[in-house]
Amino acid sequence: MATIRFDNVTKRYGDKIAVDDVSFEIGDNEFFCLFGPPLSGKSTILKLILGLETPDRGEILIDGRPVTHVPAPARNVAMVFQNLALFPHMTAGDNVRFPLVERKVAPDAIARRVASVAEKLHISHLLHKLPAHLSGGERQRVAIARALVRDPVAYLMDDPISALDARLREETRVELKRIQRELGHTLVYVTHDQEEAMSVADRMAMLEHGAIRQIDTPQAIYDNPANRYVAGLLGSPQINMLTIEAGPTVTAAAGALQLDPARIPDGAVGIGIRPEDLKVGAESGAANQARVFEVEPLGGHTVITLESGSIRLRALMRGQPQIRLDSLVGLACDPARMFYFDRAGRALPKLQNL
Ligand SMILES: Nc1ncnc2c1ncn2[C@@H]1O[C@H](COP(=O)(O)OP(=O)(O)OP(=O)(O)O)[C@@H](O)[C@H]1O
Repeated sequence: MATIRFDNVTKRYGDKIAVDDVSFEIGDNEFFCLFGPPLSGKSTILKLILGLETPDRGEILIDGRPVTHVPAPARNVAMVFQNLALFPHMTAGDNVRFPLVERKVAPDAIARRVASVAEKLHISHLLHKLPAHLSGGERQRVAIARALVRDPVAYLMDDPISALDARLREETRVELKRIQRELGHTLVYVTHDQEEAMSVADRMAMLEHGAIRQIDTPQAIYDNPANRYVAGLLGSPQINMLTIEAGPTVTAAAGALQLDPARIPDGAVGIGIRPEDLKVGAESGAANQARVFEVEPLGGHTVITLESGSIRLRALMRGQPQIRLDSLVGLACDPARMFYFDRAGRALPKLQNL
């Protein structure tokens, strides 16, 4: 259990900046997610915490103690790679024991630690069984127990469940979140899956080119992205981005929506509309019209792709609305639900805050 702090940490490889003047503090027992596209610096940050890399500038502190030049073993931070799968020929108990046996921990210490973790994860009664005799959920708890059996100050996980199939991934992330809360350990988690990041993280850091663009709770980032880049990282389907065109009579967002100029913040050149906020109306002769390009029914909701002039927009609707391909429909969006961005891509205050 520990806090982890970066003060203005920079790490270069040759002339490439992998981590760019990064500062953050991860709280004790926090589930903290690093999120960003490939090569944005996530793994390098994990390596810096672990002590496998040394920063060129800045300081790293664990529990308030500077560790920038402390070697990896002395930091007692555990790394869990993509290995939440069990050895099929070993019992659940042997699987959980394995990381400690590998580290040549004394047998009585192993027994104590395995018993304690097994009790916390409610798997004590399963330890004598082979993985083939466990249910899917039980197997995941055993696999997580094996990942957590060491007793480090913090765990780092690099995309630990990406190799699992979609259904198992969903189940496992629920288990992981619950177990992390019950065990109360600091967990730094890397994932490429935005839904996974949003579902597990207490807070998340949004990375671009090695720099942190925003840190907050997933909901706060979704509701109030600091900039255009971050707005585009979260949400599926992705947020609709439109440019504002100020004409002599109307102000429009890329020709798709007519806007009331009085309600656009000064300096706004772009608008973001989440698909769930774009309302698709009945076929209409109204000004805000678009053609239905594609309809994707997904069970509980439907994704509608619309074409307006040269741009495509996506709307997310509940259920299975009766919308015909190629028909003309009306578009609407509550101005208070729109995001406005300036020329540099920074978010401007939302309408209700003006
Ligand atoms: N050992 C290395 N030598 C040279 N360049 C490196 C090394 N490790 C990382 N980099 C560079 O640093 C940048 C950040 O890489 P990093 O692996 O941290 O990104 P990432 O977000 O973890 O990527 P991914 O999602 O693909 O794992 C990249 O430009 C990468 O090419």
